[in-house]
Amino acid sequence: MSSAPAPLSTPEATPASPETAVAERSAVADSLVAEPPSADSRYLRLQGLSKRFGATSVFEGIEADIARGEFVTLLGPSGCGKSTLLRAIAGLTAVDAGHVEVDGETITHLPPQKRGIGMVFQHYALFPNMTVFDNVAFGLRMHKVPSAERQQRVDETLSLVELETHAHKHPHQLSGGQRQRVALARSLVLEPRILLMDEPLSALDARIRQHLREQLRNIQQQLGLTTLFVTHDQEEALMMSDRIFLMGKGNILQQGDGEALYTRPASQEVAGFMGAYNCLDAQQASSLLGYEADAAQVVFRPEALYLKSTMDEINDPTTPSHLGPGCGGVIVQRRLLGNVIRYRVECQGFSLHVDALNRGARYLLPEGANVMVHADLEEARIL
Ligand SMILES: Nc1ncnc2c1ncn2[C@@H]1O[C@H](COP(=O)(O)OP(=O)(O)OP(=O)(O)O)[C@@H](O)[C@H]1O
Repeated sequence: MSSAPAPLSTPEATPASPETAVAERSAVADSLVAEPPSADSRYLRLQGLSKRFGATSVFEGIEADIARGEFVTLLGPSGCGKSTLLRAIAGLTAVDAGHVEVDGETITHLPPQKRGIGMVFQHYALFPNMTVFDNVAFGLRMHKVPSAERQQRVDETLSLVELETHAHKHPHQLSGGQRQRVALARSLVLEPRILLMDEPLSALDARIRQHLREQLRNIQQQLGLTTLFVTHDQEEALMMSDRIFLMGKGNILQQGDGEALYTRPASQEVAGFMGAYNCLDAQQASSLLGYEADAAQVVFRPEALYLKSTMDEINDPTTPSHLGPGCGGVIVQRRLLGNVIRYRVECQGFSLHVDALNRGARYLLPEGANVMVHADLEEARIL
């Protein structure tokens, strides 16, 4: 586990300079330390998990605790080992070292069906020749649950995923989102201790995906179900999770809630994945900060930069008051991202992405315009 790096200096009672303001903000944020661990805060424990395929290490020494009822997302680029980690927890892939513990019990040696873990995959492998009801009831049958109880549990679970009126249908008569909810119901009906979900929404179109995100999160909260969810979609992770584990190649780069990961990335690697951070070296950043930071990197979110045109008006009515001195540049690209306009500004020796709210045509700046770029000093992050 990595945490956000220490600030440049310890803030005193009366910070004055922009430098101390930036450092102080980091320090306050970093001082929000975790509560002492309880059994519930360590409901699912990953201890030193390592996995290799032949000579290739997929992950090494993964350490993490997940609280009872928590929704944690494993976020990271393709191939970083998210699915393999999930499969290792489920017992579908053997680990080379380390342990998985659930509620104080080591389960590493148990086969998948004895772990009390449910898993939902991107591609819902439903039985095509069975009705929705029978698909959901299948696991209960295997566990020899008596018919009356089976009926009741399937009815309740179908109602939870809002499919009670579709119980008699076959999978081919359902939409993708409905099929994924059957797959979810099939896991939930077995009352797992932990639910693992591997990109369950990736195959769905954007509108259904959005709706299902909310529905999934509601169900998880309603059941208080400890859930580990895999995605490579940053927005999905930010919207759904109590905490996010950002994975790089083979390890967890940073753990924290969405706010922490998004606004306080612990490294350039995290900043590179979260949002569209501008990563500058200390010398490049000095014109924005007004001083040369004693740090390898200073990162700025595009929405924490503000454009001032040659007409000497800040081009955003919500501009904060803590702006740095600014550096001059030329707008070389303007992209409409819906409610946001993303500008690319070429400065001397580096370029910056600047996001401005799309408030209307009169606030737009044209490509080719000479501008000053100012940073909100409170939002600069020194790494
Ligand atoms: N059965 C296997 N045999 C050999 N290598 C494997 C196997 N399964 C996965 N890998 C490799 O392990 C690495 C991690 O794969 P994994 O599927 O866990 O990544 P991921 O983060 O889930 O990626 P994606 O987001 O694309 O699904 C990849 O380099 C992959 O090629």
